[in-house]
Amino acid sequence: MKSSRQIEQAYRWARERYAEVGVDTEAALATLSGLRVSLHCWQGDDVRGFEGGADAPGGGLAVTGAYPGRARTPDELRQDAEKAFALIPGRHRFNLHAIYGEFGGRKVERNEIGVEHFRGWIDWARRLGIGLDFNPTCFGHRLAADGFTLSHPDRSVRRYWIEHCQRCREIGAAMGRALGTPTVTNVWIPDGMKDTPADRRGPRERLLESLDEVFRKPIPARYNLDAVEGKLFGIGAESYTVGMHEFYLGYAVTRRKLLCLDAGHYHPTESLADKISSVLCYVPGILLHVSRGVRWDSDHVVIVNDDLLAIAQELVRGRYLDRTHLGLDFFDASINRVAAWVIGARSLLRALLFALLEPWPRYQELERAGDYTGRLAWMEEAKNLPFGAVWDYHCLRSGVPVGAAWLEEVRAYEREVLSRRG
Ligand SMILES: C[C@H](O)[C@H](O)[C@@H](O)C(=O)CO
Ligand SMILES: [Mn+2]
Repeated sequence: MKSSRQIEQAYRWARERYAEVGVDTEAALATLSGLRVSLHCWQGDDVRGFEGGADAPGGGLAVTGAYPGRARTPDELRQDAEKAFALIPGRHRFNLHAIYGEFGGRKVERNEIGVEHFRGWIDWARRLGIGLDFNPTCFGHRLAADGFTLSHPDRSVRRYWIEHCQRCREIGAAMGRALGTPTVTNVWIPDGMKDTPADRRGPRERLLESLDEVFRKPIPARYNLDAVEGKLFGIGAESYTVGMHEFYLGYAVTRRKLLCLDAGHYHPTESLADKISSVLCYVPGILLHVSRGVRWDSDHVVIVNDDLLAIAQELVRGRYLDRTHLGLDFFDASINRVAAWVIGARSLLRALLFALLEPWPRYQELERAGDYTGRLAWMEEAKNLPFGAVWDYHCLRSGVPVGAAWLEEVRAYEREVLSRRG
């Protein structure tokens, strides 16, 4: 293992090397330190929540694996998240689903939840000095069992889910107000059909109407920001997804909402990165659900691969970081769940640092001059710059383990805490 002195020495050399190509490593680290990644609660317990009841999340979501030690209570989930936060450089956020309220063992209908069920989460976030994000849970419920919620043909079922989403916005606003940082409340619904529908129009028009009802009440942006998330398909909704990308793109553009782009929600050959500069011509901002689909929307843990680097590069080269809310979205129950958070968050931050450290203004100059040979040559040579030394230094300076040293901490936590869970 490298000593602090060696890490600092390597950084000083890397800083000079980057300066030679016009990159200010201190400026890149300052930008990185200001970024917040929203850690999704549902990685900690396989999307089960605390309502009691269902084992599988429903809504076409599938969690595979049986790794021991999942969080079973809000306190366990908070404890696990704190462990993860301690191993990730920077100050981040936590993203809750509505089913993670503290209901005191009582059956609370989703259209009756309120901020009182999230007081424990707000107090915890305040103690940690972090913000919270929020999501209605429109799946894993008797009134979602036939595959429709906000677009349901039955008005009373639609009303139930409208009320649920309205309450979620209020809860999001209360969180944002209490914590002094706006909550992003993201609406995703599973509505769709396994086989070819006879009527594609009806459900979409009903969804549009329901969403307008959900968002009818104005809420100040300093407390709550609304986001909408589309999807290509889900299990059981292979032939038709009511809230597909085009539907929500139009909705976000016309209603000035954040558009949530989930990296697992497109055809595998489509590039999410390429969508960023397109949609940001029209929508005020985006929420990114950083995920990793393997052959389908499999929600694998995020790693630094070409897709992730391309997303980070687009955010940096397009100067979009201030219009982007960063969130993770995956659920892997086949590995240690705390490690999954740490790997995903560190990978996203590493990709962003890589992008921040590229001499991209030079690429853009070469491109403007029509020198595509030079652009390609520089893009390739930049891959050899001493990025790792800067990342290690960032971890050291942020007070988190350098390199794989964090894994030892997770293993100790597994021995002392997770393995004792029944
Ligand atoms: C559990 C989340 O709401 C969910 O992952 C959603 O964001 C999604 O991506 C559904 O496929
Ligand atoms: Mn998502």
